[in-house]
Amino acid sequence: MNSTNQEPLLRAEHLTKSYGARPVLKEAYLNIVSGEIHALLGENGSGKSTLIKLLAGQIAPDGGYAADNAPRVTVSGRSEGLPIDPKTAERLKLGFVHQDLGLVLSSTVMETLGLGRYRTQWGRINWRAQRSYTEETLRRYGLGLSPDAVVGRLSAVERAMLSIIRGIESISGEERGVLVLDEPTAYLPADAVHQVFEVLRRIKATGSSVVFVTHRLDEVKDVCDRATILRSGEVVTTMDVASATTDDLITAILGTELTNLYPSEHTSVTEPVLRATNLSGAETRDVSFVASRGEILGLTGLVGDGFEEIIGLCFGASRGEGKVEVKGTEVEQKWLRPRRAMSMGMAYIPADRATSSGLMAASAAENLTMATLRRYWRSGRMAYSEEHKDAIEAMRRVGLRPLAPDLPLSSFSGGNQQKLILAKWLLTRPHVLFLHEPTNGVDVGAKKTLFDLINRAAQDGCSVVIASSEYEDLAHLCHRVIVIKNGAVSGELTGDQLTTDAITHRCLASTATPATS
Ligand SMILES: Nc1ncnc2c1ncn2[C@@H]1O[C@H](COP(=O)(O)OP(=O)(O)OP(=O)(O)O)[C@@H](O)[C@H]1O
Repeated sequence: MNSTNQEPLLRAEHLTKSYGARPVLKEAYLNIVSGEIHALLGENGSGKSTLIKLLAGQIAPDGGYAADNAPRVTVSGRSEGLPIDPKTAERLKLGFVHQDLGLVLSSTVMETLGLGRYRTQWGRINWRAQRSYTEETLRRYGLGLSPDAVVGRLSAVERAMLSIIRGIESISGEERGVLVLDEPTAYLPADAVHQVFEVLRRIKATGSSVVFVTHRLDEVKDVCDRATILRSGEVVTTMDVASATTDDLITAILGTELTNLYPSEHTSVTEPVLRATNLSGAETRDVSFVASRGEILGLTGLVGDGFEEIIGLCFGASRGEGKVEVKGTEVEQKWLRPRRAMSMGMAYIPADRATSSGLMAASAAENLTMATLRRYWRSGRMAYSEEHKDAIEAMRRVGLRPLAPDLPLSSFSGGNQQKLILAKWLLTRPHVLFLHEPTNGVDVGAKKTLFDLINRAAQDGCSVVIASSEYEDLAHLCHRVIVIKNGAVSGELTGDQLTTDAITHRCLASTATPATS
């Protein structure tokens, strides 16, 4: 595609935004031509979501600029000053899928797809027409949901797909539009990602365009035509993706080359710490394994094959059967609860930060010491200054940005939230640390920090168990990887056998073979 000579379908300019005294976007801009998939890239906290929220009218830009410097967005030649209201965004054919998906958990699928565009007859909602529209739309995207299903009961994947479908529908029609997706694939398995990409390519073929925020550079290479890169709130460059290597993209994002994404040395593994015996849950059966002191153990498979459930069973976050033993203390899984698991020295970070890992409204410092608060009780009183000091020290250790203990967790970017949540659990000095997809939504620089922290925890004697579908990360980070297929252990890779290709092959292989241990 020759994109450079075309008149932009969307032009956004003079995008400037501060939070308090801190500028987070500085004269940023975006030019999107017709029929392209355009990546918006940058480190965690570089301002991508802020830019998107400005375009959507969710937040207002800084004021006080002269008319020719005023923030504005122009789509198909129609220009509007920012902030715009949602109706104007819709009129301009701007559709959005926000990072938090923007769904109302108590509403139904039909209400979600209908909001703002209900079929009406004589001034009333025509529910029959609305239902058949919903059924037809769900069918068109291959999403087997009931129109009456409640959003809060849907799986993370179904919610993401629903939000994406709503965004696409909002720009459908005769005129060309722009669909803006803020990290839509962070919680999606590979097959769902391919489904989404197919839909994006269909949008592109109609002459409409897509702005796509992701931290996964393989996705950028796979589906995007051009990429605009933000660094500390400023646009540093726009690149043609086909002629850029992944390393070029990384260097543009970080402003420096990235050496050694993965820790160079593995810790030596010593005595067994965790023993899981015959664990069975909703998606798994008779899973047994051992994890040792200093070991980083991966659990993987295809999403839906059950590997994600196992660490929740070990921690008592899901119900099942079997036994879990940590350092000689054994518990029947059916009696295991998170509180008991914590007292046995286990820590668990689920994949979904927003709903399961941290308290978004609480401050960074409050989140950090939440699991270790008891340490600060002195004769019935809280030693607040000591708590604060430890929290700041922990934030420094993980390189939190900004180093602002009083800022609510929701105000930190995704990667920084993840660093903070990991720091919180490391403060409990766990014997076993369970991580589910620890690098979801995390930029490549923060990924390195997280890998270093995980490796350091193992060096300090922790046994780390990572449930993830990021095969390349597992191949580099883990001592050993167990592959789960159809809910059972299908094999184990270690030493020279432990490569990305071998994991992929094992996960896709149709016949299960017994584990080697
Ligand atoms: N409501 C807020 N109050 C204060 N600071 C905020 C608020 N919202 C965002 N920020 C800050 O603005 C900066 C930019 O955040 P933004 O969410 O736009 O980054 P991002 O590039 O989308 O990051 P990520 O890739 O992690 O999603 C961050 O440092 C963030 O902490």
